[in-house]
Amino acid sequence: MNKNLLQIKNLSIGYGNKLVAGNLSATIPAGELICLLGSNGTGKSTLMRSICGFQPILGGSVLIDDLEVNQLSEKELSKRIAVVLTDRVVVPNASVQELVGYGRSPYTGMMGRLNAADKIMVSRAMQECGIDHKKDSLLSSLSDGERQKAFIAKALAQDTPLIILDEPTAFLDLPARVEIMQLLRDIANTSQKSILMSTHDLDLALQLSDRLWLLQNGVPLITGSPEDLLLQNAFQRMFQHKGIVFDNKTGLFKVMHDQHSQVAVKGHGFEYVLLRRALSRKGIKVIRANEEESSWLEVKNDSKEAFSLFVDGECIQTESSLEVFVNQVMKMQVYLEVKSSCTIFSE
Ligand SMILES: Nc1ncnc2c1ncn2[C@@H]1O[C@H](COP(=O)(O)OP(=O)(O)OP(=O)(O)O)[C@@H](O)[C@H]1O
Repeated sequence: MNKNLLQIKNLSIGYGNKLVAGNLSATIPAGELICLLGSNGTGKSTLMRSICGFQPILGGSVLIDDLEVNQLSEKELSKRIAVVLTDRVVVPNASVQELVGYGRSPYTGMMGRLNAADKIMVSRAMQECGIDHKKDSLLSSLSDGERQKAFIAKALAQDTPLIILDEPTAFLDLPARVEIMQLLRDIANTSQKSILMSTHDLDLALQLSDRLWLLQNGVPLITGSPEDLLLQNAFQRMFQHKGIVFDNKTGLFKVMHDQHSQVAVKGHGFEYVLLRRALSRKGIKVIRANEEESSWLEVKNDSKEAFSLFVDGECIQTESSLEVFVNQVMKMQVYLEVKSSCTIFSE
């Protein structure tokens, strides 16, 4: 039985009289990676700060180990929750090792001196995060990805059952985002620590997290496994926005294009899909060519010059470059005008 480490009950968050979100209830069991998703301004950072006890809550409760967070002293809290927030003051003149050492401060005395056991934990945390080779480097000299690893190592050295991170993958390129998410995934798997992180990387969250929290304006917090939320069509509703649709089957967003004309195409396969996508971007809808068609585009998957243009039954052009081909089609105006414009979604 997986005991809940953290519980939020009917929580309201905000600033003074300003309610940012209310009616929030959720639990965090041990050893899970949980991603908090939501559009800009829905209150993800506010929620994380409220859970950490960094700002007063407006109503409800936050319990860690069955204890009210706002009843715990700073020291008691720092032994239970390690926090990596984007707006925390950075210490540019500290080395990686010094920063990770600060993670031990809830356990060290007034002077903050690390004993042998602390030093082993610092060293192990840096190794686990793959940042030990930079231990003597100043934080100011690190890349964004390395700095993020150093802060995660600090949180690890703090040795808390819960780690909270606000957008740890912001500003990172795709490989670094994947690396950080996998690192957090491994920490949750191997150390049984729970991790709550906010992110806008829906695709990675769907693949790597155990559970998602979806925060939306004026709606109770939705929580569940990625698969259950896909089954419930939760993302479609969450990201309902003009011009965007979420495809449940692929986990990808599709962008809406206005279509003003159409063209008949013969063929199939990957080349066909790419041709349809390139034409769609130019406002041309692809329809399947039937036998009576006099002018059409054709895709031959096994040919080097895969794209052909037929006018009045005759092939007048073949091309290997899709870009050149589409530009040619645009110039030839062989596509048929559609009477009323329509919209379709990209693939
Ligand atoms: N210190 C503050 N005082 C008053 N209102 C604030 C304060 N900080 C944030 N807000 C407001 O609270 C709301 C939620 O902000 P928050 O930063 O929590 O959203 P978010 O979901 O984390 O956004 P993003 O995805 O853009 O980071 C916003 O309307 C914001 O303007």
